[in-house]
Amino acid sequence: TDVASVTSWLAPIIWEGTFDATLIDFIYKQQNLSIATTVFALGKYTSFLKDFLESAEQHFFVGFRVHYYLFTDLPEEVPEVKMGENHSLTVRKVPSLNRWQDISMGRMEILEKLIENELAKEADYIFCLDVDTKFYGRWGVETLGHLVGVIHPWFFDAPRDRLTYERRPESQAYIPAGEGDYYFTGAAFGGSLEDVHHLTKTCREQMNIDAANSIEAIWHEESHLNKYFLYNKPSKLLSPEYLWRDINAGAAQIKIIRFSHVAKNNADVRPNP
Ligand SMILES: CC(=O)N[C@H]1[C@@H](OP(=O)(O)OP(=O)(O)OC[C@H]2O[C@@H](n3ccc(=O)[nH]c3=O)[C@H](O)[C@@H]2O)O[C@H](CO)[C@H](O)[C@@H]1O
Ligand SMILES: [Mn+2]
Repeated sequence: TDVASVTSWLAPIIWEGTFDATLIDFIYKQQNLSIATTVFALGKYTSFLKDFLESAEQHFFVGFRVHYYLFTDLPEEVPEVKMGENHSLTVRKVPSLNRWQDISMGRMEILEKLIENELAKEADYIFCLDVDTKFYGRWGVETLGHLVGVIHPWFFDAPRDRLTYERRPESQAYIPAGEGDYYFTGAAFGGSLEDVHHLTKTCREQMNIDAANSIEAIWHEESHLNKYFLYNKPSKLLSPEYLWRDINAGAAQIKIIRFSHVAKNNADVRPNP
């Protein structure tokens, strides 16, 4: 009774206690699904890879087919991490960029092209994750759906007027006051290839229009993602258990931390302020 487990448009919100892991594993096992998972590590963010990959191998779709696509400008710095059964990793070199905002936003176009050009016969679902993170608990088939958003850990219990949507009408990410349901994180989202292709393509196009108009949304691609989710409702929401703010921070509603941002000093790791 302390959290909602369904949205006003009847999409489930996944919390501990809303699913039976043994039962859904059994059901999904018979489908032989493959999950593409993307992660970007440019510049000093390669230092997050070891913990990210090692912890993912302990908790992320264990026993199911997972193919990680890792995009980096420094392939030589990718650590050797032993992959579990049916898990594999492909490293792709991408150009370095001078602004962290461009790295973060640029992910949308790279994902759009990856899905378009390569994944059709390769995967059934895709998840796109930040690298400055670590897994601490199960992330499994309970998260699969056509279009999946994760509620931002800073705003899950905030009133609507506190959600940090883009408020300037000049931006394509604009959401008027009084609108919006949830505030979603840009650090984790996923779904079917078709739905995530449409999401990444739309966000990329909207960001291009903004760039042509010399405006950058307040929270970059995350603002565009929130605009997208307002008009293309996610079919499933993941609670902040699936992206917490820091393993050391607590909240009464959070019974288990499955995946969390790690504490980082932005000035140490980003190429620009
Ligand atoms: C707590 C907070 O305020 N979070 C916001 C901040 O997230 P973050 O502080 O989590 O952004 P971030 O620095 O993790 O960047 C996003 C991702 O881009 C990649 N990357 C970024 C920089 C770099 O030099 N190399 C690299 O590989 C990497 O995969 C990283 O995980 O910014 C995002 C993008 O606007 C969102 O708005 C988040 O809500
Ligand atoms: Mn991050």
